Formats: sequence, C-alpha cells, structure tokens
Amino acid sequence: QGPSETVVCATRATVMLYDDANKKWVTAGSGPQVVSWVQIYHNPGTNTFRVVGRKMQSDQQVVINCAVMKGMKYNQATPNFHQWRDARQVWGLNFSTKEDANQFASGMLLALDQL
Ligand SMILES: CC(=O)N[C@@H](Cc1ccccc1Cl)C(=O)N1CCC[C@]12C=C[C@@H]1CC[C@@H](C(=O)N3CC[C@@H]4C=C[C@H]5CC[C@H](C(=O)O)N5C(=O)[C@H]43)N1C2=O
Repeated sequence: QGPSETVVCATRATVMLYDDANKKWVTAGSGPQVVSWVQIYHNPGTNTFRVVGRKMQSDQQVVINCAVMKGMKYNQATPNFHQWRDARQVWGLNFSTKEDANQFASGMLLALDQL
C-alpha cells in the first residue's frame, strides 16, 4: 500500500490466471498453490483502484497488481469463483468461503461504482 492509498477490502483467495494457449487456469505466481491475501487499494488523489495480492507465506510474493478499469465487468462465475479481464489477461479469484467472495465482490463493485 502506497502512502496515499487506503484499503477498500481484504480477503483470502487463490489468485488464478487463464492460460489462453492451453485453455486452462493456472495459479498466479511461482511455486506451490497457496492462498493469497488480496486487497483492493484506493488512491483518493487520482481516484484509482488496484487489486494487490500477496502469497500468505514467508516470501509474501506479489501475485497480482492489477488496475481496476472503469467499466470493467466483474463476473461472479460461481459463488466462490469470480473473474475479470484486463488488457492482457483474465484473472480468477478462488475464494474459500462465500463470505470472503461476497466481501471482495462488494469492495470491487464499490470501486467500479466510484470510477
Ligand atoms: C466473454 C468472456 O470473457 N467470458 C469469460 C468470463 C467473463 C465473463 C464476463 C466478464 C469477464 C469474464 Cl472473465 C469466460 O468465460 N472465460 C474467461 C477465460 C476462461 C472462460 C472461458 C471458458 C471457460 C468455460 C468454463 C469457464 C471456467 O473456466 N470456469 C467457470 C467457473 C469455474 C471455476 C473455477 C476454475 C478453477 C478450475 C476450473 C477448471 O478450469 O477446471 N475452473 C473453471 O472451470 C471455471 N470458462 C471461463 O471462465
């Protein structure tokens, strides 16, 4: 989180990327599939939002750092798996509980509403 950013929401999720070439989902980042701490940051100065996820393990690897674009469609494909497209790729979040999924979705929808 930068100095001028606030946290809109934070949940646990496994961050996934769609591998278009092989038509399959792969977990973002290197190493074993672990749950990440995924937050939505807001920069009120520029009124921008971004999704930042860090693996909940020793190295805290950043596995997603993706701008929330105005007009982006946030697709709640299933109660526990939500997804969206950015300019280059498709992101998926696999939540362990519906509550975590709903928590994140409400943060994302709030962000999209403010853009
Ligand atoms: C038009 C479009 O992009 N459609 C997107 C979804 C979407 C709609 C609207 C706005 C944004 C998005 Cl990303 C779409 O359908 N996509 C994006 C790339 C992969 C996929 C295209 C085709 C496949 C068909 C099944 C679905 C999918 O991948 N699903 C559905 C939810 C399910 C949940 C979990 C993940 C984890 C592993 C499992 C699997 O791949 O075996 N899986 C899936 O099978 C996921 N698919 C997709 O999500």
